Amino acid sequence: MSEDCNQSCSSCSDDCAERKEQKTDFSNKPHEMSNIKKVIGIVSGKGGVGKSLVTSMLGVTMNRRGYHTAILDADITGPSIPKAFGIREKAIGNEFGLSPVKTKTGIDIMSVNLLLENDTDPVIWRGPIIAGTVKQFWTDVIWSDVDFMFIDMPPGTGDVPLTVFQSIAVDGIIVVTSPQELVSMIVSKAVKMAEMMKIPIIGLVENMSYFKCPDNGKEYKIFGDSHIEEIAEKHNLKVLAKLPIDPKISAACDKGIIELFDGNWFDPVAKILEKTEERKMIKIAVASENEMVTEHFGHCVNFNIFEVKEKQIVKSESIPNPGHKPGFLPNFLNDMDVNVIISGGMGGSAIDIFNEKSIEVITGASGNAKDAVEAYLQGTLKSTGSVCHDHQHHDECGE
Ligand SMILES: Nc1ncnc2c1ncn2[C@@H]1O[C@H](COP(=O)(O)OP(=O)(O)OP(=O)(O)O)[C@@H](O)[C@H]1O
Repeated sequence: MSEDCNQSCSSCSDDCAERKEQKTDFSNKPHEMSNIKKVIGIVSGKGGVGKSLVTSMLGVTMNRRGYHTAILDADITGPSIPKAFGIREKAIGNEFGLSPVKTKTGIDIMSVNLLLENDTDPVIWRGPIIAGTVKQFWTDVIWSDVDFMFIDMPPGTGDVPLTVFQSIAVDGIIVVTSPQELVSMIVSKAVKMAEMMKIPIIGLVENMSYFKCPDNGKEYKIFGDSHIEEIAEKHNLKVLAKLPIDPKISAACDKGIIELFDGNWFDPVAKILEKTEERKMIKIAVASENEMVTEHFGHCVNFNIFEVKEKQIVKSESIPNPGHKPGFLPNFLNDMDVNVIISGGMGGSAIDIFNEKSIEVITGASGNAKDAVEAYLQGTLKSTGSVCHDHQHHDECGE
């Protein structure tokens, strides 16, 4: 069970043993030559809020982190994924099935626009045909060795997305909203739909959240103040990301170069997705004095780094503390892709930086570093939340 367990299985994506609600047993199996580890559906309450953009950027983010990523464009009547990636070629098939088209950086894509002779032809199909096409994208396309598949769902929470959810085994959904929508109602509808389908909601992404003026660096709320945090809290959901309105982003979509977007808005989402990936390797750093957990994070002698797969330590190494300047160590450990940090004490500022980066912090640990990691993996090492503000280090344990 996750430490943050709120007993609401419908809004949690952990596949823990205590799960009360079982996922729906989907009858459609993917193509027998497909191998897909995680499927994430991206939904929105209505069209035009940036669902396709968020799907594309999530795909790019996970691909950049070394995962083999795929995008299934289920937005049949408004397919915008191939354009954002600058794909002009058509998908080809053989006697076994259809193959997705690869983007320049290796993301596998399937979209109705890759099958239509003329991609400006409108698709004026009725709901059952649309849902049937999406089902075929699942059953007839060969998705080889995919770590993360993102599905750009048909807009809304009506019949079409519901039918799609019934035909594809989705592991979790991300809801995209924008501040000017009737966010509260839309999130409620998405939560209801997810509950009906027994699919966990991973969290909310607010698109067009603000505009950052390039001249003075100030953030302007073009669509008024956001209420996303309160709404998320009401439904026990996480706000995963807030994406600004950025002309560079829309230009990248229009030019077909979304793979070149510059920004780290989706890194916290990526970390959450990585945590839910069953065979994911996690990295735990223990602030140490040789083999023992140190009292003082910033002044530790070395970090014992443990790589863990399926709750087993598969690799360990010790790296010397590179030194501490304000803000340096949390960024250093983040760059090493550390997911959890264990220490005796830590300064409040370091804890804040780790929290911002979605790195779990365990303080109050002591004894042998490896034993502390084993205890963490058994779920018996709990953080005391101990913040270091005493002694000669002042807030330096912060780093
Ligand atoms: N944060 C943003 N900054 C700049 N442009 C954006 C942003 N979000 C979306 N856009 C632009 O708005 C347009 C609509 O976005 P997108 O196609 O992703 O919406 P959608 O929700 O998928 O729409 P539909 O449901 O109708 O397919 C696109 O041209 C996109 O480039």
